[in-house]
Amino acid sequence: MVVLAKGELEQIALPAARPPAADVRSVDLSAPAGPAREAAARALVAACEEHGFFRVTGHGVPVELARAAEAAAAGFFARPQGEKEEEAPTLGYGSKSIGGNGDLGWVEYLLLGVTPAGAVPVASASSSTLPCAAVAGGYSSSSAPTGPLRDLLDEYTVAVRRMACAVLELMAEGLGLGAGAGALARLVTRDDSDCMLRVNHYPPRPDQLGLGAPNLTGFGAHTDPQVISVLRSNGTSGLEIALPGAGGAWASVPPDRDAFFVNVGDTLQVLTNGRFRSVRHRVVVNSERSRVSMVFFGGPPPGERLAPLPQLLGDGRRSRYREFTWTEFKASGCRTRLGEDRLSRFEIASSKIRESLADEGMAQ
Ligand SMILES: C=C1C[C@]23C[C@@]1(O)CC[C@H]2[C@@]12CC[C@H](O)[C@@](C)(C(=O)O1)[C@H]2[C@@H]3C(=O)O
Ligand SMILES: O=C(O)CCC(=O)C(=O)O
Ligand SMILES: [Fe+2]
Repeated sequence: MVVLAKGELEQIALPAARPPAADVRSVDLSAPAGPAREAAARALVAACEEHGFFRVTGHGVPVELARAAEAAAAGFFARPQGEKEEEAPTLGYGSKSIGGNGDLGWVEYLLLGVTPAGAVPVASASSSTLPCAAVAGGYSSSSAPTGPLRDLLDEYTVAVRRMACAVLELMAEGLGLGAGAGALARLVTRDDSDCMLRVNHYPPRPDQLGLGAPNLTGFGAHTDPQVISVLRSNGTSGLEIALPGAGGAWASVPPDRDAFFVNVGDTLQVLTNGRFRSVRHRVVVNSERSRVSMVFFGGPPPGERLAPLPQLLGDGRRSRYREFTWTEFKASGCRTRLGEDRLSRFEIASSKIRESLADEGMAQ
């Protein structure tokens, strides 16, 4: 990967302190119907309420498939920089720059839209704004990458999307959604659902930094905008989650090559009227080993109207969020820096306050 300029290093340097290990709950997706499945559904709901994050075992995704896709991606990242950059339009290759608003990390990645035809790049050639370009441009299958890497990523995506649906079905059971139980999974399985696959490669901290150098941000603190994200890694540490409570102290996620990790996204926080927590997370670069992660983002169709599910409004029957479409949320999110709170402008309380400030001529 390209070396860091001094200003870039200053932006991504982190204090050397290592956080404690997170107590991550596990959910067994293969629990048989009956008391074991009910217990798994309860554990899932508790994890989404507490951390917005959990580990999935019994997931049904063949380990060999995940490892083969990961090895093919690692092979791609090992290629010369020029060759990788040539693949920006076909594989959504990007390095160091995350999104289009100046965020940097010690990371290179592939970012692909998921369509019924498989994983395809987004119409725009600009890799740093790929998911945001999808708002305007849609996905292009004409420049779809071909070859073994693309085939493995496609196969992997199909398996992980199936697993994401199984997670959402178990979640719906745990939430007692009854007749509406299929609604959550349907959001990410329609032909036009806005799902993505991201493969991240975090090389070890570069030698140029020398001994006693600061830690480096691989992927800065953020929440994922979608419904859920399903992540696996090659077993190298680095992922950290913010713990609930004031201050949001960081805790590191013990790596597990054979399990998957699920993040509650902003959209699921809205659908549950804030009962589930969209987890803030980040990646800190490991100083010795490369980390490779593959993340499936399950997002809704563009025109989907998003608001708390009526069954989850709670006793007051008051929604904490105004209704919006996924297109609207994504367009607004694409204008934000990575670490910003993208939901605040959709919260009813804060927009009411803004309205009254505006009425009084005090708005900024
Ligand atoms: C700074 C940004 C990068 C991001 C789009 C955004 O404007 C804000 C959300 C970011 C994020 C985080 C989760 C996923 O990695 C991602 C693909 C997504 O959907 O939202 C990224 C976006 C990106 O890398 O472009
Ligand atoms: O690479 C990881 O482990 C996490 C990456 C991430 O949070 C993201 O791609 O949104
Ligand atoms: Fe993320």
